[in-house]
Amino acid sequence: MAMALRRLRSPTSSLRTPHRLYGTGTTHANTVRRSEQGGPWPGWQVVIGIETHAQLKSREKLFSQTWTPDLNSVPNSRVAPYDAAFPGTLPRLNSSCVNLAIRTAIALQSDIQQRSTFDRKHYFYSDLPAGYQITQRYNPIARGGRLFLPQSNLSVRIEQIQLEQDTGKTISEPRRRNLSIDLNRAGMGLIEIVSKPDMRSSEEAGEYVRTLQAVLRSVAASDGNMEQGSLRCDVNVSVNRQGQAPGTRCEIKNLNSIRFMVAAIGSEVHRQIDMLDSGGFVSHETRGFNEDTGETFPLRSKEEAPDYRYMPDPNLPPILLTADFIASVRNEMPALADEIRERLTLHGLTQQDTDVLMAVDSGNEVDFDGRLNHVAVTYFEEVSKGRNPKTVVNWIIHELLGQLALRKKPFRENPISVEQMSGLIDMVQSGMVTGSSGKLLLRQMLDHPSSEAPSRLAGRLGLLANWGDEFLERLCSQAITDMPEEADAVRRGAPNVINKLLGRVMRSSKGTADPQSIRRTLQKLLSMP
Ligand SMILES: Nc1ncnc2c1ncn2[C@@H]1O[C@H](COP(=O)(O)OP(=O)(O)OP(=O)(O)O)[C@@H](O)[C@H]1O
Ligand SMILES: [Mg+2]
Ligand SMILES: [Mg+2]
Repeated sequence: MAMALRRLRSPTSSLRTPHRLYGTGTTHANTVRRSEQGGPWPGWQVVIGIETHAQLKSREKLFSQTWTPDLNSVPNSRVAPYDAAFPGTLPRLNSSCVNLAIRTAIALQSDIQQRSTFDRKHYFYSDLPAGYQITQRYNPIARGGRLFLPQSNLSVRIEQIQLEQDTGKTISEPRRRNLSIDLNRAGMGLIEIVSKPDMRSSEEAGEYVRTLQAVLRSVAASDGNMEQGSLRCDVNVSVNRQGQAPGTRCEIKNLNSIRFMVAAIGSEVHRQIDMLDSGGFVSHETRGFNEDTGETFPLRSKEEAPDYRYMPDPNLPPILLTADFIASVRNEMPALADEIRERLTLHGLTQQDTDVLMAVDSGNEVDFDGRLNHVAVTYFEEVSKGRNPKTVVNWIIHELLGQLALRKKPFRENPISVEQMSGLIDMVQSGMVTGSSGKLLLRQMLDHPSSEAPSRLAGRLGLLANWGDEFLERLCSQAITDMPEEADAVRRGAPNVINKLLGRVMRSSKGTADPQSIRRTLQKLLSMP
């Protein structure tokens, strides 16, 4: 059902600041990590825990059969009566969202719960038409788990993974004192991944989000796009003097880039340390981050925290998962980032080449059918079939990616097919064209996309290396060896059969050798007059 864009008077000029219950956390250093060798705040320990909301890459919403919006959707064009909380409408769980949550849980080594339930979390805001959000605070779909951060050498523990609904969007126009509501996002499936407070620096927090992003993409659970809002983080920060108990946490809401998250943590740590140094105390509060000043600011204190009046959702039965079902999801999962990395290492690629290939176009969307987002990895693996992987990766990384970047094109718009790239590399390797002609051909193919074989293009552009007699002789002798009967026939006086041999040499030269020269060479080798 499409609804006209509703205009509501702004009930408040403050920033949208949803939810959150107060909870105390325990802190455990679980491994020796780099940041422990002394950090920017000597004498202080910084403790960070992150709540990540990831939009599930599902065609339909979590509880209605409406299609999820894309970036071009007209506001309020993807709204079912249920999403707008029309009386009498009921939720129906979308199994593909459950599937994607399970995939994420498997990738994070979480313990998938065979029974999980939905709660209503009440709060009142204009883009939440029902007055409550359906979530899984008490019996989440998965508990525990961990995410290993290679650079920090740290394994961050996961508290839980829960399914929940996204809210609509409020577009504020303070000058006109208007709030516009777009319900396209209302009811989309989210997973909230709650980490334990295991991080000790903004660098670790940054690596955590980057790594989580890669995991979500590699299991095709989410686009994980922070700029577009499909991945959003709330960061909890506390400080304590070394050796003392953890301090009071403040939660910084809705950070939508890793850069801002790192800045927000820095500013927040400074603020808390200043406060404690000057004899004050940190009060538990929810804060926002001002991107212009680079500072955090209070949104609401613990006392003002809403009472969410959690209650089990009476319209939704528990999710019951059999062990067989969980195993079947596991079996159909695409390769995890770690597995791809391992495979590429087996091809003999360096860590750096691997990183570059895996990062290509990572900002792009994952497919609904769960295909991997590692487009450049797939391309590399196709082209390197039967070829030297090192040569292929050099062509892809240094030439192809370099030239695409110059043209400001993402890899997805690469017009050179696997066959064309393979042909080009073969020509350079066999000496049919020189390395620099090969690069020229590549640029030509990028600027004038077509399905023309690179060998033809090279012929057309006069880029073929000078065909020495020796090389042509080699191809001709090979044809004679491969076609002994035809060769004999020519020798015994059937001159026209030479055309068959000629055809063979044309093919093996990929159409680039000159037919007259081939004929002459064949005649010489077959001792014809
Ligand atoms: N002392 C602490 N310092 C920093 N982070 C902490 C500390 N204690 C707990 N945390 C982190 O705070 C986060 C709490 O998230 P959780 O979703 O459980 O509760 P919440 O923020 O109260 O609820 P809501 O989901 O409604 O926001 C976790 O990521 C946890 O690791
Ligand atoms: Mg929170
Ligand atoms: Mg939370």
